[in-house]
Amino acid sequence: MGTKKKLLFVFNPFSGKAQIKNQLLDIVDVMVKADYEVTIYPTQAQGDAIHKIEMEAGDYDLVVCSGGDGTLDEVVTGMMHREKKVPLGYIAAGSTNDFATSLGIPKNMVKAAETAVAGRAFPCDIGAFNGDFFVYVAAFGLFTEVSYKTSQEWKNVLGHAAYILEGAKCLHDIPSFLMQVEYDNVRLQDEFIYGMISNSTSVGGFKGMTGKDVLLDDGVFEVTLIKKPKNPIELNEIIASLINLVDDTDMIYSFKTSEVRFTAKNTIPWTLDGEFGGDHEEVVVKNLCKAVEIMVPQGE
Ligand SMILES: Nc1ncnc2c1ncn2[C@@H]1O[C@H](COP(=O)(O)OP(=O)(O)OP(=O)(O)O)[C@@H](O)[C@H]1O
Repeated sequence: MGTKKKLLFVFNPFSGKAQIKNQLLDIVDVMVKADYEVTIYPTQAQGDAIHKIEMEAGDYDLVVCSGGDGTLDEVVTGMMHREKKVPLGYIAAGSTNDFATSLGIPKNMVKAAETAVAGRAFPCDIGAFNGDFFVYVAAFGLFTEVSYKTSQEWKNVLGHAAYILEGAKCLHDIPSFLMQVEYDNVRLQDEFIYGMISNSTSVGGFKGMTGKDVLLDDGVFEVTLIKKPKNPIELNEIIASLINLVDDTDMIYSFKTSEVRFTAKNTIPWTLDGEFGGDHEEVVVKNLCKAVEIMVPQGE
């Protein structure tokens, strides 16, 4: 009768066109066959997963979550609120699966469930953002004007940035933010239309963000900052380098760092993992190296 391993399965029933509905039985079956006693919890509201994980994860050997970026963000945030962390499996169900792809987690939900129960625990870097947390991307500008929920657009963030810039009829249509940015021994001041701090191979594929350079457990983030174009030539230069994914313009800063501070005169809206992250005058982002263990396929 030995005591069985316990698994908490938290999922957003509405993520990605509610695709979990057709897969739930098979997913739970995989978990049970792996000898887990499974507790199933469909999230009941926004923010629910944070609380659930923070309060109850300690009662389990493994937490598995399913949903989009928003759900993963909430589950990781809840885990970060805990002293004792529990390994986390992720079954992506949203419209964008940048992060799951970065980790090599299968797109197929049942295969992802197999990875969750039989994979390898990978200690992954997590972002601290003022008092909050993010899993793979914090950003300001461009997107903050559009709905946070049209996550399709996060599929190719920089491609979408190019699209928005092309749609701007004149330079004044593009909101820009005067900011001081400090990292390592560098301090720069400039006017930016977009900024992104990321820990993922497929948010950018751009500049210093090439596949082989990006490691999710190296203690540093990739930072990309796009300067405000002062004339149509500069605008075209930015668009061209976003579309071609080449590092051939001084209109874009890109660097790696474990800590960066942004200071602005006015509050600026940010997004964390594609969800609204609040308005901030000052933002300090720190890389919390290997803070949460995420289950990835053996051999990844
Ligand atoms: N029962 C619920 N009712 C309303 N909102 C919920 C519920 N459960 C979770 N949410 C919220 O829905 C938001 C979106 O969730 P999630 O990111 O999982 O799905 P998605 O938007 O379909 O995915 P993606 O953004 O990757 O396309 C999250 O902020 C989450 O907190």
